Amino acid sequence: MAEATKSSLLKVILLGDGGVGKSSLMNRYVSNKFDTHLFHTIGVEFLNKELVVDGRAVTLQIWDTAGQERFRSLRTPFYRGSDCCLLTFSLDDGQSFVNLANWKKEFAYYADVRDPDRFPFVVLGNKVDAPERQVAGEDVQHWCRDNGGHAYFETSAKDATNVTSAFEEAVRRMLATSDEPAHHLFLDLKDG
Ligand SMILES: Nc1nc2c(ncn2[C@@H]2O[C@H](COP(=O)(O)OP(=O)(O)OP(=O)(O)O)[C@@H](O)[C@H]2O)c(=O)[nH]1
Repeated sequence: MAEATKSSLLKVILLGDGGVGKSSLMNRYVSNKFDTHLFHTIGVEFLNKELVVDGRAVTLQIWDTAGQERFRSLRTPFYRGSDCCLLTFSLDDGQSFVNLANWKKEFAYYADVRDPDRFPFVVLGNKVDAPERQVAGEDVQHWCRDNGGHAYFETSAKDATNVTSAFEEAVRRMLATSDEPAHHLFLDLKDG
């Protein structure tokens, strides 16, 4: 009889300006689909994805939030309990990169993260396929280094570049931060 396999439930949250591609990244990763006619997210939505990283079974709960300022009060109550935060900007929108610092602050405040430099943030520069690039990779690398050593991925939800790698790195960072965070749930995937 096979032994029971335990899967950690990890909560990851996508934050960043409206239109940078958060919903598209979640849909690409979970459903391998891309839609050019997405509506702005209102509040939050989440999807689960099961995966195995370095031999560990994980159920990733991905929370996609509304980036537009007018939805702030609808999204912030969902920050608590996150194991990782994906700070997302668009490489063809310089202001969305500048705004990452505010997103990090907003997350740390509402998620009640005591030491943001030890929390696993991963930075995603999305729309790497777009021709009108406004942000240099080097500038992002510097920002990541100066702000706690975050991992950085240049992604495209459109053509799938680096999307799986980015989510898998997020899982690795979550598992490395703590083997058993206080709020983790453990799910039985199979029992025989
Ligand atoms: N070229 C290109 N376009 C993308 C990419 N990702 C998303 N888009 C487009 O950018 C627009 C906004 O994408 P969304 O995924 O809705 O952005 P969002 O960050 O979820 O926006 P909010 O819900 O308002 O916070 C859509 O038209 C997408 O098709 C990408 O990687 N490359």
